[in-house]
Amino acid sequence: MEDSSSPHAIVISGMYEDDLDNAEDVIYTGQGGHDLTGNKRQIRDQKLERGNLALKNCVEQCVPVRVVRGHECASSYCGKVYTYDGLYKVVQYWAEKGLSGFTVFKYRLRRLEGQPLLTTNQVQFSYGRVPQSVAEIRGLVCEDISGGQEDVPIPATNLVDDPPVAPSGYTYRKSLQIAKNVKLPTNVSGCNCKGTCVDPRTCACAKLNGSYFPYVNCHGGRLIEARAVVFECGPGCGCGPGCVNRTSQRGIKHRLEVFRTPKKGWAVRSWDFLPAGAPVCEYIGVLMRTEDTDHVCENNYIFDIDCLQTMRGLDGRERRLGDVSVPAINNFDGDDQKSESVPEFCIDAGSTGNIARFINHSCEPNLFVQCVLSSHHDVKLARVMLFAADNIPPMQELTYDYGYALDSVSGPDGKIIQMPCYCGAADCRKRLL
Ligand SMILES: C[S@@+](CC[C@H](N)C(=O)[O-])C[C@H]1O[C@@H](n2cnc3c(N)ncnc32)[C@H](O)[C@@H]1O
Repeated sequence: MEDSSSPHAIVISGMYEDDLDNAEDVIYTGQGGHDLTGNKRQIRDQKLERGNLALKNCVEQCVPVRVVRGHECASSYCGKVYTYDGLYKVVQYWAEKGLSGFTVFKYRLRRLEGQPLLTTNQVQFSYGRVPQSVAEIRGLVCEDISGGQEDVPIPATNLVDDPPVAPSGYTYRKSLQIAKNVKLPTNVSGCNCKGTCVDPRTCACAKLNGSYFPYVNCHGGRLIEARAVVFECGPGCGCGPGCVNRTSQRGIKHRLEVFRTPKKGWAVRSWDFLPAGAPVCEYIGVLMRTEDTDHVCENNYIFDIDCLQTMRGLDGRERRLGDVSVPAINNFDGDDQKSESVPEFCIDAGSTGNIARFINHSCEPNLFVQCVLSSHHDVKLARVMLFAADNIPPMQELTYDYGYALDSVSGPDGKIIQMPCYCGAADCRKRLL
């Protein structure tokens, strides 16, 4: 047993030679007399005081204790990762001579019924699987699909096909290509701040966000909450590139990998832990008029720029739409009916695009789409950013909700196209289209 500061919480982490941990039933050794710095063995008798006395009182007063388990984890800074495993009743206690011949207090703990299933023996760590160098990458088919364009190389792996193939049929591009018949609005004048914007009451861009900055300046910037649209500082602003209100403009900063899946084609995961709100990437391709994409039914890489739709498709976010302050700006009126119509512009990543084109759909996604405006304020031409919706452990597939309306796409023969969804989520709606 490790020392516990609270009498009602104990930590089991295999440090005491006399412990016996059978998950639901535990024989737990009291504290004290343990060689913490040396060979971790019992070197003195324990006394019925402090935590030991508290646990005895738990038996007599029928007070359950919280049990936390420590799991060995080489990549954790302390060598352990801890899980909370629920409430246990302290059924019995006694004193006996332990394995090293010293008196130890023993407590029999039994997990209380009616709690969520105990999954402690299924704990596993993905950190160990993260390759530390190119040489360690299994199934490597391309060292960097961006060909050096991104700050961080993006390897592609394929452990599915035989022979393994690399992603092909497109050209990697890290910034939007604008179709000839699309004219971007002129740049807005922006804020007058210098260096980095700090005062949301005076920064003109922060004012558009309701007089606050949408990002916090931590780990390279994190979005505080999803909004209908985020106003960032842009080319017309007085602040510099380090301004927190330019967080989505810094390109890919995490170690991402494109990997082959058995049923969904290519997919994307991160070798780095992604904290909730971290920017992952922008959706890059050709910015074009939707009416020019008549080949839509064969093109799986088209992203319609529709800020309201991106809000609606995401778990629970539509409910927050009412709370989102949307300033009066060009072409944005929050009108439901208007957003039902086909958006005027889209991003086609079919023939040219960045890593976003490989990110799959999930009915329980860990990323969300955020429309961002920086150089102009026309929401129909907003930039499309993907942010982490949760704290995402390394090596977990990154996904967002495509938000497709079922039965909305028909093929050249007029027949509705249906596509199965293989996201594997518990509440999967089973169809992508
Ligand atoms: C934008 S692409 C994503 C990358 C794609 N997997 C690839 O190999 O290039 C969209 C296409 O991926 C596939 N896809 C994405 N999410 C899927 C899912 N949850 N279930 C089945 N297929 C999926 C579908 O073929 C879809 O049309």
